[in-house]
Amino acid sequence: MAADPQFLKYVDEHQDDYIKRLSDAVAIASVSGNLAYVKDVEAMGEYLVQQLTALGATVEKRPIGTHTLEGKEVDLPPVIIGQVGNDPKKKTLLVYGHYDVQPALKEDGWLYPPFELTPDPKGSGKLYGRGSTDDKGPVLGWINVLEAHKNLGIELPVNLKMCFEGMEENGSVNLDKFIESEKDKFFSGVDCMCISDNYWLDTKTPCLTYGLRGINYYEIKINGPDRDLHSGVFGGTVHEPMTDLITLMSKLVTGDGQILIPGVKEMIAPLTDDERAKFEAIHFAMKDIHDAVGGDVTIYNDGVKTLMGRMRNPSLSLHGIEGAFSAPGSKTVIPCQVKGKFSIRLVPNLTVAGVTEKVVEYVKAEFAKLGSKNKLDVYLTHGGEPWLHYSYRAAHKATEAVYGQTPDYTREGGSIPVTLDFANILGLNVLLLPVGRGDDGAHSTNEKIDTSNYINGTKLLGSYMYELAAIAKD
Ligand SMILES: C[C@H](N)C(=O)N[C@@H](Cc1c[nH]cn1)C(=O)O
Ligand SMILES: [Zn+2]
Ligand SMILES: [Zn+2]
Repeated sequence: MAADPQFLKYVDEHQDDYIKRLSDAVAIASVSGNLAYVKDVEAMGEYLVQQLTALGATVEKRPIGTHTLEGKEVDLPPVIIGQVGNDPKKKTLLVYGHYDVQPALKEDGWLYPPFELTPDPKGSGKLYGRGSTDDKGPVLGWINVLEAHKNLGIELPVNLKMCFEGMEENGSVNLDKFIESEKDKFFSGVDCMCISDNYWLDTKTPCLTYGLRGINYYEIKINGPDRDLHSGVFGGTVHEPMTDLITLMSKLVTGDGQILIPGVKEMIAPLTDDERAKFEAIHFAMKDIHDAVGGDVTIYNDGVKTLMGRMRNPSLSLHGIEGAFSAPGSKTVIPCQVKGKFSIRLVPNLTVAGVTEKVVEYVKAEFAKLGSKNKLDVYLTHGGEPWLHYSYRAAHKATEAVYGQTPDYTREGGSIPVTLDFANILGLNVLLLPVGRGDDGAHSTNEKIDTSNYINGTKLLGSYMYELAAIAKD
């Protein structure tokens, strides 16, 4: 069933209102996992409550416990749940999104202030701002859909349940417990689920995503002297935590991306012919990735190898060092405690526990070889398993209707670990329906969403509801 034409027309006619809504949301700096932004994350949750309430949804803000941030116990951002419609004759669709964002500072290299949605002055339609594509634009896409239906006086073709969290960028702490506890309450009666929290592969081909890599995030902590030291006075006399840490971090991965932790590569599920064929069918040119990263810095020159590097192989990235001197200038200090941060993207059959066992064993063994008198701790901060699924009739039709194109079927290199919690705990068929493009720069400087993706994305989400309502239940 095609979407109601009035709905599609309404979306076209209200683009400016929708952009204003995105601008208001981007202005709330809802950076999770950082004490300085706790209030902003809370404000963003409240913004969603107000928007949904005004549109007639039944909304609740649910507390999900506390966590420790920079040594202080604070409330976790609440989960916002909402519902529109409760007609037993209709299917019930659950949508999930997150209202927190990654950190962003103008001085990181942003062209414009990251928390002010800024249209490209050259008129390309790009809307720059942190969270524009990850994940405020897609979340607001659903609110736009609701607003259009309410103002047109059209009933939704499905019952809609919504679940928005504020901790996705920091491990979705306690969301699994919340899903479990609400399994037979808020989440009961859900037929299927849609998550729009990833991206097309290129800039022109819509896609449906049938797989996600998981993620294990680790810290290596080295404790040495009990205070920072003058490197002139103490250099050459003590085991330096940074030296130990850099040595250990250099032993995790090679420059061409080979993971050096024994036993990890061996866990990868063997590649089948069918799987290879799916990668070969994807519309992808090396130029797409060169444009998305801003240069030819790819490990492979081959498209299929590059796709597999992103989607079906594990990768290990070094993210940063806490406690190390990183400001401009030439401070001559020996930091007393440093924490190295890295993550491993997981693919079938790498598990959170299996990989962690190998990582911890290896890092401890390498540290022992250093003969250092410093103290080592290596631990997982959060983990999420990989996921694969393939059954998307309604979204396929909706994509063809909105974009006039057959979607690619992709796997996402990024991770949305709660996908598995929803799929496993609730036994749901989960669809990943990206809204933004491959060059949106999520997590990066100058994150953006194209106006056409935001507006067509709103149409896509709405059209998906109509197609879903029309297909027979599985
Ligand atoms: C794909 C999704 N939009 C996303 O960005 N997920 C994050 C999840 C995460 C896990 N730890 C920190 N963030 C990602 O893939 O990095
Ligand atoms: Zn996201
Ligand atoms: Zn993200």
